[in-house]
Amino acid sequence: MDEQATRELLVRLSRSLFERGYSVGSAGNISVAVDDGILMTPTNSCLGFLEADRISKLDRSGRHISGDKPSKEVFLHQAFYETRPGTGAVVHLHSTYATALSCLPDLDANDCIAPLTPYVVMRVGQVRLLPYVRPGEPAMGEMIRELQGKHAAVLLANHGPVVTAKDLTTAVYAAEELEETAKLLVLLRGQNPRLLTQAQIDELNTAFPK
Ligand SMILES: O=C(O)[C@@H](O)C(=O)COP(=O)(O)O
Ligand SMILES: [Zn+2]
Repeated sequence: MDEQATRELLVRLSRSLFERGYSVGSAGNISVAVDDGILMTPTNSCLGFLEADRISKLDRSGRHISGDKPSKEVFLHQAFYETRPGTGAVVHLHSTYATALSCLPDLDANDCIAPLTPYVVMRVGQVRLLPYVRPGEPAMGEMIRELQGKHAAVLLANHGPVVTAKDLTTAVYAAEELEETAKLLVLLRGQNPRLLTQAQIDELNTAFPK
């Protein structure tokens, strides 16, 4: 896909997320890799009203080269591209149920979106909870680097989810799946739901490698 088509896809998918309530106001940010760098939503922009020719462009080292000023979460996005080879897009949202979970005190930090269904295992995988840091802090990038590329998705405590994938459409679908699973987990809280077993998870990961 050429850069112009990628810009237009970013506008369309971002608008779709906004219109279905996955983001509100100017919350969230999305980036996508192109041949010579990374396209990123501008800081303080609304995902519902992006303009293709104003999208920020960074070079591979994270330097702003064109378009509006990029999201303050450059460090976070950059850390995923650098540590997970094959990452083609990064989606950060403040989607309601995932963010609600991110505020709870008793989450399993190693596996904070429990494996309720096959699809969340296939699309998202094991999600690590990262401690709260102020949005835009370089420390967030350092925490993601410390994961050494082992997780495609993380949940930022008291903030929201970040999901990566090989391309933009796949990353958006995965972010939606993470949110739907978070919703199920909130609905099922206190009811001791049956989770997929490790053997079932291993079988899925073999049959449907990410
Ligand atoms: O929560 C925040 O402030 C950021 O993580 C965010 O979601 C929006 O920031 P910008 O992308 O800089 O608008
Ligand atoms: Zn945010």
